[in-house]
Amino acid sequence: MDDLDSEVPALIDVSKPTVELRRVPLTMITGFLGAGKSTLLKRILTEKHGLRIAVIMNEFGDTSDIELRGINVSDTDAVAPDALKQEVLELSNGCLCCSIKDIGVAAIEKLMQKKGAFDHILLETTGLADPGPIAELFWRNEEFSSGLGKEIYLDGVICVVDARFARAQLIEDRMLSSHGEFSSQIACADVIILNKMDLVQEEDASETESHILALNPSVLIYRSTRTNVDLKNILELKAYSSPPADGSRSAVLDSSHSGHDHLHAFSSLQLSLPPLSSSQMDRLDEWLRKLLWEEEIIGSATSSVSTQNASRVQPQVLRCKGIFTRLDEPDSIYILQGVRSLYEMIKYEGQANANRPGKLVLIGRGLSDAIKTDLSCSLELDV
Ligand SMILES: Nc1nc2c(ncn2[C@@H]2O[C@H](COP(=O)(O)OP(=O)(O)OP(=O)(O)O)[C@@H](O)[C@H]2O)c(=O)[nH]1
Repeated sequence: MDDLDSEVPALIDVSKPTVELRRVPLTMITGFLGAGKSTLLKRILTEKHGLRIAVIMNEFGDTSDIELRGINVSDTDAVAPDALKQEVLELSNGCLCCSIKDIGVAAIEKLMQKKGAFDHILLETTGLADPGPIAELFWRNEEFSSGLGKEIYLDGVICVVDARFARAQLIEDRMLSSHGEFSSQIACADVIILNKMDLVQEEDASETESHILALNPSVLIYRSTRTNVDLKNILELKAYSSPPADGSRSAVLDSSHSGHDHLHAFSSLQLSLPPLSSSQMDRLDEWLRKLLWEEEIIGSATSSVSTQNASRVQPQVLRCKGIFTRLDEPDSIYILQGVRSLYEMIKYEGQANANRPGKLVLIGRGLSDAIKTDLSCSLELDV
C-alpha cells in the first residue's frame, strides 16, 4: 500500500493491559456519501440521552441548521490558520459540536483544552475517506503514547451503510483495479449501522449483511432507520482492547471468500489455532512481523487464481485481530489488535482459558489460503 509507513514501527511493551481510566474514548464515524452520518450526528447533538459527547466534524454541514436556542459559538480562533480554526458549539443537551477543516491530531488537541466538558469524542470523517490512516493516528505508537495518547484512546470505528445501495457499491468496488473507499470503510469498521432499512426488503438486507461479513467477519451489524440505534451499541466498545467478536455467524465466509474472483478486492481470512507453545508464540510474532511489515509474498493469490500477473499481488493486511492461548499459561489469553502495519499483543491474566482454541482474523487484499498454509508451516501445525 502506497501510504504504508516505510519505517518499521517499534513493538511496544504491552505485557499489561493498559489502564483506560480517565482517558476519553474516541469513536470514528465513517460511511459512504449519503449513508446517514449527518443524520446520526444530528440525532446525537439534539436528543436527550444524558451523555456528554463532543462531536468533531470536517465542517458544519447538515447539522449547522440545528435550531437550538442559546447556542453559543465559542473558541473561534481568529489567528489560527484556516485549517486549524475550530468552532465549538455548546449544546443544551450537554454535547459539544466542533467544526474543523482538517481532522487530525491538532483538532483533538484543541478540543482537549475543554477537557472535563465531555466524556466521549465522536469524529466524523468525510464520505470518501479511507479510515485506515486516520485510525492509525490514534494507534498507540510511541509518539501518540507520549502525547495525546495520555488523554484519549481509540474506542472503535463505526461505519454507517446505506442498506439500499451498499450491495451495488460493493460490487462496483470489486471491479476497481485498486480497492474502493467503501470496501475500506467496511473492512476497518468495528460496528456497522445498516441504515435506511425502511427502503429495503428483509432478504435484501440479509444479502447485504452477508457481503459485509464476507469482507469483515468480526464486525457487529445493527440495522436502523434514520440511524436509530441504541448509542450503547456504538459507544464504549473498547474495540481495540477486546477480542474479535465470535465469528460463528460468519463461518460461511471463512476461507471460501478468500479465493475471490478479483485479486484486488478486499477479503478476509479467519484461521483457527490450537493453544500454542511458547516457541510457537514467538514464531507467531515473527510471522506477523513478516506479514505486516515486510509485506513479503507469504500468500500471494497465485495459488487460487492462475493469471499471468497474479504473482505481482502481495497480501496487504488492513486490519487484524486475534485471540490466542498458550499451553504453558492456562490462566492467560493474548489478544492481538492491529491496523495496517501497527499491531500489539496484549496479555490478559486471570482468564481461565481451559486451553480453548485461538483464532486469527485478517482483513485485506490478496489474502489466500496460501497464508494459512504459510502460518501452519511456520508454527508446525497440521493444516
Ligand atoms: N428513507 C430514509 N432516508 C434516510 C435515512 N437516514 C437518512 N436518510 C436521508 O438520507 C439522506 C442522506 O443522509 P445524511 O445523514 O445527510 O448522509 P451523510 O452520510 O451524512 O451524507 P454525506 O454528508 O453526503 O456523506 C438525507 O436526506 C437523510 O434524510 C433512513 O433511514 N431512511
